[in-house]
Amino acid sequence: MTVARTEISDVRLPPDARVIPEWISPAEETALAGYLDAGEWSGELRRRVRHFGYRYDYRARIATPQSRIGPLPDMLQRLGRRMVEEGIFASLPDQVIANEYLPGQGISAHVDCEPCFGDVIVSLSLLSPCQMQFRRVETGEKRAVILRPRSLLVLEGAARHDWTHAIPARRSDRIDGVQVMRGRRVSLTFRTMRF
Ligand SMILES: O=C(O)CCC(=O)C(=O)O
Ligand SMILES: [Fe+2]
Repeated sequence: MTVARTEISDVRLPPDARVIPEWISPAEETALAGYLDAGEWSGELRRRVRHFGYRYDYRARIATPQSRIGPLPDMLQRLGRRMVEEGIFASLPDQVIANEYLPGQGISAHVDCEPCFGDVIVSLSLLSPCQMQFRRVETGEKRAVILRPRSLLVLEGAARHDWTHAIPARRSDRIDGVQVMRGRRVSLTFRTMRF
């Protein structure tokens, strides 16, 4: 018996995921990237990261009350408040990770820690586009979408719990039928701690 390979069909999100384009202005994007670059990026992974609110332990794959760093910086707090005002989060996000992806870098397939983080995961994209791939754990079904700068990706329900998400570690993506070289991308992922 031959098993049909599931093809990635572009511009398709898993159920319970949505993208809000141009959620911030280009000026806000520049200010956020400037703020992140003015602080210290951590080199603990292949890609650089910055943690806010609570530190996430990549080896143990958890964030705990003991890992508290402090309140979110004002700039991130303001964005979190806006997400609550817009009904994206029911309560203020209190944990944020900034990820930096240079061309060739990605993030392997994962479901964000279920015991640690609440039911809504939001990723704000800055600077340059890249593809995100989704895979339904139960069936292997694949979907993919291009995350554009200044857009917000909201994962909840099935998209948050039943599908993995990943960014392939490569140097270009096919966008609107054209192969586009990647630039530096920075993302900010907002979460609520589950305790
Ligand atoms: O870079 C992104 O948009 C996603 C980051 C992510 O999946 C995570 O931090 O858990
Ligand atoms: Fe994630």
